[in-house]
Amino acid sequence: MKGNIIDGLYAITPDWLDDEHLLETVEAVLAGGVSLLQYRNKRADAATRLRQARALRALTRRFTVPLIINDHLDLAEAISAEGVHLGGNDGNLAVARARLGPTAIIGASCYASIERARAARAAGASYLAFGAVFPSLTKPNAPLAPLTLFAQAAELGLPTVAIGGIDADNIAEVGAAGADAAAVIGSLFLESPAPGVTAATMLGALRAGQALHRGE
Ligand SMILES: Cc1ncc(COP(=O)(O)OP(=O)(O)O)c(N)n1
Ligand SMILES: Cc1ncsc1CCOP(=O)(O)O
Ligand SMILES: [Mg+2]
Repeated sequence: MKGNIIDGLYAITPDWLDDEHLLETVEAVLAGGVSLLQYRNKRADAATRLRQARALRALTRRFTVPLIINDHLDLAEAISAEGVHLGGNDGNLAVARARLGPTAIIGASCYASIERARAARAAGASYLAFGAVFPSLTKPNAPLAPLTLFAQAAELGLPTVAIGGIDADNIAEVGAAGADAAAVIGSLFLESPAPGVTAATMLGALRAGQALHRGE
């Protein structure tokens, strides 16, 4: 059965090393209506990751928003994050489930593969992420995944997340295709002059697309 925790706008942090700027901007997008936050920082060393993740943990608790750690199961465990997101080369989903427990949010990258999604579900994933659904400036080499995957993934019964190149102009398409959540880095954190306002606008457009998907 689908849960409703994985639903709405899923903000993913950029590779920022300035803690103050990171926390200020994350606070703005949380206030703008983000439902999930992923801490992803490919540039930070382990000490920076621990410090930033701890600070984000305090902030997300204030907003009662789940914090998901990208790639690093040990870090998720160390700071008692709500979950972890693992891609194809980031470790075993079943091990993450065993270590974080039955209520943890375990996200799985499925790229453009329903077979991968099926295997992720069997290994204990909480949600299935597909992408890049549009070309991404943040990850330009990410292979593209068609939006038609969301209709196919519906039969798996787990919440779905779209990622890659999602912005205020195309996020309604993501909702209309049947995705439960839209994961966003660049259009929220790197390209917007007002990330909190952009978050609220994007959430509204996602909801409009999802209403179309439901035939409303
Ligand atoms: C919600 C969500 N979906 C997909 C990814 C990508 O994970 P991965 O393929 O491991 O790539 P990196 O993010 O680690 O570069 C994600 N992080 N979040
Ligand atoms: C991590 C990741 N995986 C596929 S695309 C992508 C980057 C998403 O960032 P943006 O929202 O800026 O395209
Ligand atoms: Mg990864």
